[in-house]
Amino acid sequence: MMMKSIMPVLSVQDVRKHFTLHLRSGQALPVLHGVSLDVHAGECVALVGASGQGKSTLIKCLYGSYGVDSGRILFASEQGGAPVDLAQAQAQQVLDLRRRELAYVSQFLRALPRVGALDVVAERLLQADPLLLSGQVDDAGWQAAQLTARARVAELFARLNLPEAIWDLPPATFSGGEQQRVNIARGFVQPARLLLLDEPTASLDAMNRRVVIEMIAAAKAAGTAIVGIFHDEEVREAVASRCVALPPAAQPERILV
Ligand SMILES: Nc1ncnc2c1ncn2[C@@H]1O[C@H](COP(=O)(O)OP(=O)(O)OP(=O)(O)O)[C@@H](O)[C@H]1O
Repeated sequence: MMMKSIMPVLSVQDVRKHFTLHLRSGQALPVLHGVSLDVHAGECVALVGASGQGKSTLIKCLYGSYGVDSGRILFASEQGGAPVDLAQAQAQQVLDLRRRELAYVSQFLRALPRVGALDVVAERLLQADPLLLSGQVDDAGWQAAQLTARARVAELFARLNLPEAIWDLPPATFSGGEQQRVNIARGFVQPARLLLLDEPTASLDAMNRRVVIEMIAAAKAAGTAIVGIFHDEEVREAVASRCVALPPAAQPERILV
């Protein structure tokens, strides 16, 4: 039992990655030069480093969106068993984990056109509902689940000071800060085992920054492991358990042919 609690939720081991620049005759741009870090439950690790050093790229690797050249990204699922290497996992396995255990607040909101903000976020709850996933639910059951999910999202939107008049509008026309709060709501609405935050407060005013700081603190207290990029020093100091700098290139940064 002891062993289980000291095992990190996430163990990143010597991850290396380059991009292939197809518009430049396939040149290679090395970005991650052997990143290693462990993140435990309840910890918030802030990635720090110069612009362009690969922080957002690493976050996308941790979410299973990008493959890596080498190294491992071991995620200890709450289902138990051997950790899953997110760098190697099948797409379906990554999607299943995203449904219940991985959450990601990206810098920019991507949502289906014509779906209202409240439903964009409620969808995240519905997708993870084991009863709905079982396929054993009739129409009335679906409607009840939808109502419950929408009520939870409404609470979160109110907490994030999103004006009620826009809750049912598609977020495509929202301001940057409004879109970011929809994104934050989607990342936080369901408890996650691993939460990835890419500049979650970049477009927010001081009042909403404080709300997000409180939400991050609550997620940590609930045992979520967090990896984030926080350019705002005040936010970083408030939420980070520790900072991790990405390793620089062994030689001066260059583009390999
Ligand atoms: N999909 C991609 N294809 C090619 N190059 C990319 C891609 N994504 C990122 N890069 C390049 O990889 C490098 C790292 O980008 P990344 O966004 O990870 O940096 P960052 O550390 O998050 O920067 P910032 O602090 O400015 O957000 C940059 O040089 C960027 O141009």
